[in-house]
Amino acid sequence: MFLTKKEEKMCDGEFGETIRKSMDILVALGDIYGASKLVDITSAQVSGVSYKTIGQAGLEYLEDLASEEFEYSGINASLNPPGTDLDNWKALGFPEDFSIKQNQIVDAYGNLGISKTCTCTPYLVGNVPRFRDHVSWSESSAVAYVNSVIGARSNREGGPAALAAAIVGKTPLYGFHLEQNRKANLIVNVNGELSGADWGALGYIVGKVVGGGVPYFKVKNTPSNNDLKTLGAALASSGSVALYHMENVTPEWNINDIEEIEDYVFVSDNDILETRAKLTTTDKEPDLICLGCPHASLEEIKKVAQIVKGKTIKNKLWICTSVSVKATADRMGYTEMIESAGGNVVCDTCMVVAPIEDMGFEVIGVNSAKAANYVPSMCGLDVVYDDVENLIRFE
Ligand SMILES: C[C@@](O)(CCOP(=O)(O)O)CC(=O)O
Ligand code: SF4
Repeated sequence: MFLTKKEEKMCDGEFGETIRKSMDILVALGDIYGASKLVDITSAQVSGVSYKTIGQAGLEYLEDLASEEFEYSGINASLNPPGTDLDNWKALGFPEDFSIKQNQIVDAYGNLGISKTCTCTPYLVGNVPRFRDHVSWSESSAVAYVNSVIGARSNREGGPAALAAAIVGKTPLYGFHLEQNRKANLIVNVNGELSGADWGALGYIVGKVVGGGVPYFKVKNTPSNNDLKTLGAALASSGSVALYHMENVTPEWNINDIEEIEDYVFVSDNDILETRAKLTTTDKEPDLICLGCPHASLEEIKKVAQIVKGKTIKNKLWICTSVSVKATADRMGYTEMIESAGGNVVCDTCMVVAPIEDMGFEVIGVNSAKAANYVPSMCGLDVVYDDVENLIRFE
C-alpha cells in the first residue's frame, strides 16, 4: 500500500506510540484487503464499548492507549452503546461493579478524543457525514444506514480499526469506498405492503440470502427513515450486509444496471408472516419489553408515549436511546408520559449489550429483528417479536 512520507513517519513512531499503534492496524488491514492507499475520512463510529463484550482486557488496552499524549485527528467520532445507562444506572437497577467499569471504559474513549455520544444511531444526533464522504464506522446497523440511506462510504469496520481510523483521520481505500463495489448483485421483489415489524422480518430474510452482498429492493410502499434503520439492522445481523439500495428511495439506487443483475428473490406476505413467527422463541409473556434497537428516534419515543399515555403498563418497558434524543423527549413531555405509565427511557445502552441476563429478566419483547436474533445468542434469553402495539400490555 502506498504511504506518504508523513504516513511513513507515523508508522515509525515519530508521532508517538498511540499514532504508531493505530497506523499498524490500518496498514495491516490495507495490506490484507489490497488497498492502494489511505484515504482521509470525515467521521468515525467506534464499537467495542460494552464491558460485557470487551471486558477487563479491553478496558486496560484503552487506558494504556489513552495514557500517552498525542495529536488527535480532529474528526467527528462517536461511541457505540455501552452496557449500562451511564448516569442513571443505579435507579434503573444495573449492577454496580459492571456500571463502574463501564464508565471507566467510556472515560478512556473520551480521553482518546471520541465523543461520549454512546449510540448506535449517531446519524440522529450530530454525527452525519455527507453524501460520498469516506467514513469509518463499525456498528453494523449504523454502517448499513450510513452507506445506504446517507450515501457516505464505509466498510464494516471492527471496533479497533474504527478507533485507529478516528485517531489518525484515515482509513484504507478498498471495498465499499470504491464506486465499483457499491452496485447491487441481488434484486428483491416484495409482494405486499409492509409496516412495523415487517421491515425487520424482510431484512432478516434477505440478510440470510445475500450474505455480504448488496441487495436492491423493489417495495410497494415507501419506508420511513425509522423503517430503513430497522431494515438495515436486520440485514446486517442475519447477513453481513453493509449496503443496500431501494428503488426510488435511497440516494444511489440508480447506479445499478438492473438488467445485468441475474439473481432474484421474491418475498411474499407469507414469508414475512412465517419469519415474524419464527423470530419468537417462546409462548410466554415478556417480563421486559425493550424497544430501540437501533436506538430510538424522537418519533419512535413519541409513538410509545401516545400508546401508554394515562395507562399502567403490565410488564417492564425500556425504550433505549441516546442522551441527546432523551433530552428532547424530556422537553416534549414524552418521558413523563412513559414514566407515569411505569416505563423508562433508558440512555446509552440496549437489550443486547447490557447484562440483562443478570438482572432477573427471562423473556424480552422486541420489535427489532436484530434484537430478536441477538438476545437469545448474546444474552441467552427468550424473545417475543412483534409490533409495539401488540407487545405492550396494560393492567
Ligand atoms: C451487536 C452490536 O450491535 C452491539 C455490540 O457491539 P460492541 O459491543 O459495541 O462491539 C454490534 C454490531 O452489530 O455491530
Ligand atoms: S444491538 Fe441494537 S440497540 Fe444494541 S447497539 Fe446494536 S443496533 Fe444498537
